[in-house]
Amino acid sequence: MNAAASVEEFAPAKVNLSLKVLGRRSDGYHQLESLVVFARAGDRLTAHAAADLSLDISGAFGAMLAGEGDNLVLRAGRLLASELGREAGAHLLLEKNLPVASGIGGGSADAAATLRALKRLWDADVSEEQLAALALSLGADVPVCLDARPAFMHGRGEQIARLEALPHFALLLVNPGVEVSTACVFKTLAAPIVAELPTASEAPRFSTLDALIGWLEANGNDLEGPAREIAPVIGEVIAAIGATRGCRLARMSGSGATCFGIYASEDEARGAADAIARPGWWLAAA
Ligand SMILES: C[C@@](CO)(OP(=O)(O)O)[C@H](O)COP(=O)(O)OP(=O)(O)OC[C@H]1O[C@@H](n2ccc(N)nc2=O)[C@H](O)[C@@H]1O
Ligand SMILES: Nc1ncnc2c1ncn2[C@@H]1O[C@H](COP(=O)(O)OP(=O)(O)O)[C@@H](O)[C@H]1O
Repeated sequence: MNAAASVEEFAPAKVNLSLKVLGRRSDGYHQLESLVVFARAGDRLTAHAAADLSLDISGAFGAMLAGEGDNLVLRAGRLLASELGREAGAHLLLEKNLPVASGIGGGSADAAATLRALKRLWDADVSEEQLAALALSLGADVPVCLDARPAFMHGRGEQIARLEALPHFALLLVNPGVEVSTACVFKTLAAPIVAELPTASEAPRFSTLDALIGWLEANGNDLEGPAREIAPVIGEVIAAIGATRGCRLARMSGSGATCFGIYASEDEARGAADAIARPGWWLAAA
């Protein structure tokens, strides 16, 4: 295969439908277990062949990253180039459509999309295992974003079991315009250090939406409490989503503050978005 002159990758929002914190590890990270899906809403990353590495950012949330010298996209580019022992030559364009520091892994999705895009642009001989290790060194959420398919995630984020089939459902994502730091939420949780951490449980299977909702009702998001202490508006968002017609479940994703509603159809998710839209809130029915 020949190297391309330019490639494009979609960086979909990651949604933690459930998130169990199994304990704090001695390295400071937490052992997690999470049912992860990807929405049709996302950022877009384009990579053009160039001699040097550069990045331009556009999109509704682009300005929020303008002062960020160490964008995850550039870090991913430099890391892959160093792994390959080559110059990091590419002009990258990031269309930043997802809110920043919002529990839907926008930065992680961008980093993963950059690794995928540059692998193609440079026609790089890099194995899935190498890419996964590079991804993990960029962030706990980056490995699951590499494939961007439904998964049962375990450990720091590196143990990924694919969910082959999920019942059809629609998601409404709502962010109240408040940035929440992932590190602060974990600190507020104050989970005890666990010497013997549990190994991964078997990935669940669901043949109907009712079965999925039933499982989710028994498996919540352990970070919701601490995130609500930091940003009480999260409670308001969950209540607003939960009150919409057809909503089967309303919950926070990741470390927040983005929350989601699950609906049987996209029409219902779009109707819910119209019903709760308000200034300063970002909504995406996907
Ligand atoms: C919480 C999750 C759930 O999917 O999502 P987000 O809320 O970020 O979207 C992720 O684990 C976030 O992944 P990511 O955002 O890549 O985390 P990193 O950059 O590696 O780490 C940020 C900080 O979060 C904490 N952290 C993260 C992952 C983990 N398993 N244990 C942790 O304790 C650590 O304090 C770390 O310093
Ligand atoms: N391309 C990027 N998109 C979003 N955030 C980025 C990016 N590059 C670096 N960051 C930094 O990473 C932090 C976490 O961002 P993000 O991945 O959006 O959080 P979360 O996973 O909680 O949604 C942000 O506060 C920002 O400073």
